[in-house]
Amino acid sequence: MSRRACDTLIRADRIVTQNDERTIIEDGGIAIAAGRIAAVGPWMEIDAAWQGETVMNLGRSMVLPGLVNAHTHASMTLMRGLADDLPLMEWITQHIFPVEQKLTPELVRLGATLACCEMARTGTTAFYDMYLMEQAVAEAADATGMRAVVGEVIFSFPTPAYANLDAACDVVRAMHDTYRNNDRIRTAVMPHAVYTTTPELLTRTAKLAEELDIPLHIHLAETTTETAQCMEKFGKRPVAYLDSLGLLSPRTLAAHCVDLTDDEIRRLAETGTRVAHNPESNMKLASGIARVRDMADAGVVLGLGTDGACSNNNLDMFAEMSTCALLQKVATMDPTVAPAQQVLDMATRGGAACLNWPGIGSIEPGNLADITALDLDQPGLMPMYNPASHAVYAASGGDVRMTMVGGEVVYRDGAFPKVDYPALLAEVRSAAAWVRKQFEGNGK
Ligand SMILES: CSC[C@H]1O[C@@H](n2cnc3c(O)ncnc32)[C@H](O)[C@@H]1O
Ligand SMILES: [Zn+2]
Repeated sequence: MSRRACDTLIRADRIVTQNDERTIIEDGGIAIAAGRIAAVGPWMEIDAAWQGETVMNLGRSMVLPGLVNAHTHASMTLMRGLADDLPLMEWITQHIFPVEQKLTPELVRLGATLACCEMARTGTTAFYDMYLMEQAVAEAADATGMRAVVGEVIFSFPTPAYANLDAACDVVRAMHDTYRNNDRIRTAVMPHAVYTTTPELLTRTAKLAEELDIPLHIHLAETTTETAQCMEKFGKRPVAYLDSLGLLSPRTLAAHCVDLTDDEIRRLAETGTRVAHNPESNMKLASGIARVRDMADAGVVLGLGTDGACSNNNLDMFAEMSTCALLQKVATMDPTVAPAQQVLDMATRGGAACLNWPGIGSIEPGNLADITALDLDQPGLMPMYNPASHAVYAASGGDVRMTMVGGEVVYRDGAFPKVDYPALLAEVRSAAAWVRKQFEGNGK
């Protein structure tokens, strides 16, 4: 029988497909053609049916769908480790915002490029990003080969990217135009939060998202302080306030969602609003613990995100999965809560739903070839009985040996084929001196 041609054949000891049946294949193979998964199955069958231009034998590796970081601010890598150990409102208003007002597109691009390397290095293939001068983030994601949903953050005050709301909407439209035919970069509308916007701004952004038929992303119910401010200013709690302005829908991804009542959880589920859970950021800023079990039980679509590297302080989704599972157990004093498979689902299939991006989050024929591989010969991954447990509790991003987006390798065995990594490091080192000076200027 003649074999069908494909671009790449991958062989690995274990393939965790994350398909509907959560099939795990031993000594498996994946055939990749034109950036998509053409076939997946036992290596004997794949090898018999497919002829790969390149054959990547990953040996004792566990292949997984690329992880999806459902909420981040990539460029904040440049501020990693500055302004630690503060509560959200003080951290953001007194330390972060003043420095962000002085950022340039070059710095935003540099921080995002570093973030893309960190994400590729730690098994993430797609991320949902909100920042200022986001065009530069889009360019970084495009150049490094990553998949991203990007959006210019919209505040009710001017930023280096726009002077007012009309101009902010123009920035969103222009980015949407630039990337409308891009396979890996999509755009979304991103009002920052209820405490940095106005009702008019939120209504306008919801209309813009509908008009352009793109998603909307916002920080929501992150702290009890946010709730108190929202009550005082608008007479409603954050979820009811967004609901009254028409912002709750399957188009919307809400980050954090920590301070929620039972009714609010029901409302998020009813409206199909997706939630990006950010446990490490919530812990570091002492924002609280999101009610993951209750949200999942109510049917809320859940993804997992790191938030920015300044409130985490890394972009490692393997670490985030572990934290998510452990935090839920201690919060509920129930070790059965947030089991490994559910948490792995959040970081893969759930993330795909949060990004509104069908075709990622599982390894199945027809899906995009977004794949990562853990090195099972690492001492911390020996022996292996349960792959989902390994991915969530035992692995760290440092165990990743290969990451691929749309069939293209973005990280393999210490190398970033699409990045001049030594040059990037040199640039980051010199930018760090400027960043440190800005923070010193803010009394930190
Ligand atoms: C300018 S883009 C996004 C905006 O959000 C800020 N940010 C980072 N982490 C958080 C968080 O946990 N809650 C609210 N806002 C956050 C970031 O510094 C940017 O200003
Ligand atoms: Zn955030």
